[in-house]
Amino acid sequence: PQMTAQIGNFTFKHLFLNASGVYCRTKQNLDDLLDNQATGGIVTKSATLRSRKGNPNPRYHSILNGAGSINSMGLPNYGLQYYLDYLLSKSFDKPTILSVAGTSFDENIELLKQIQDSDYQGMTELNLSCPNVVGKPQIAYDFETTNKILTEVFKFFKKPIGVKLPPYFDLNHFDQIAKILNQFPLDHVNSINSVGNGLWIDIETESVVIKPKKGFGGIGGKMVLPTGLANVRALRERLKPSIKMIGTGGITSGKDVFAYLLCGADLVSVGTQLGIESPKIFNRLESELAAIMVEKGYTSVNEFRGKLKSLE
Ligand SMILES: C=Cc1c(C(=O)O)[nH]c(=O)[nH]c1=O
Repeated sequence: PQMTAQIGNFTFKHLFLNASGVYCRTKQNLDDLLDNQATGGIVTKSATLRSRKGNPNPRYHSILNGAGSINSMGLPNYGLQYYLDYLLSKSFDKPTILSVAGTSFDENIELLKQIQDSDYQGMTELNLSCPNVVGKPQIAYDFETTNKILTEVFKFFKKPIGVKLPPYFDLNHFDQIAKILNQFPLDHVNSINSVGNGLWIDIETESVVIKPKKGFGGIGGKMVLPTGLANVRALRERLKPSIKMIGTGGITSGKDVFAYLLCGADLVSVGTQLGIESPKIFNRLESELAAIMVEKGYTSVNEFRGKLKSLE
């Protein structure tokens, strides 16, 4: 069955990406992703202008035998130039997405100016949803600032760009963010980022399990699947068709991928479970999705993408 997608001028021959931040901080990670046959494209760890060590360890913890994860990495990355060097070091047979996350308005603008002025011709993703930079709010929960940043960006940025959003939980917030995003020539929206500022407790030690932020961190994995599905569905219904959707959050099986496609996702990205299973998870997800499609008599994802039924 045909399981491909198109974002702007980029054709994805497979539907699976890594979620930014997972399995993508080093050039080796990115090569490992590329080498996997079922990988549709690669996404870099969100880059800042200069390399960052990130928050102190322990800053990641698996929850309930892998049913979830909590992280407060603190944006550790090797800096924009490292990822630009990698992306300009060779030609790629799959689309690449360079993720950036400035810790200030000015840094976001400077990051994108450097990408605009570089020879990089791939896709860019502006991460507006990092929950773990101590003292910094998640930008995309501030609608006015989001509007201001995107207005400034599109004055000079002419290359393909999308945004990574945090989960929203209020229908009015879906209306508000969609109204803002629809004003801009965005190639894609990637939803969701981790569910910010969860807390996990070890009953034995009567303690939190990660060091930064007194144990508060972004939640990922299977337990955020209902939130991810809702955000993709709500945004798909509200965003103009030219803005494509990458569905992220809690994917562990072909059924989850099928559900995201029903909600309107063009592509999907996998975080927590990729960290557990490594890139070979994409082969498993692809064969599970293919089996579901065959069983249902679908020959292409286009036959059911976005066609989730309501009960009315
Ligand atoms: C870019 C920082 C992020 C981080 C982080 O580096 O702490 N963790 C997340 O779950 N999402 C992010 O967007």
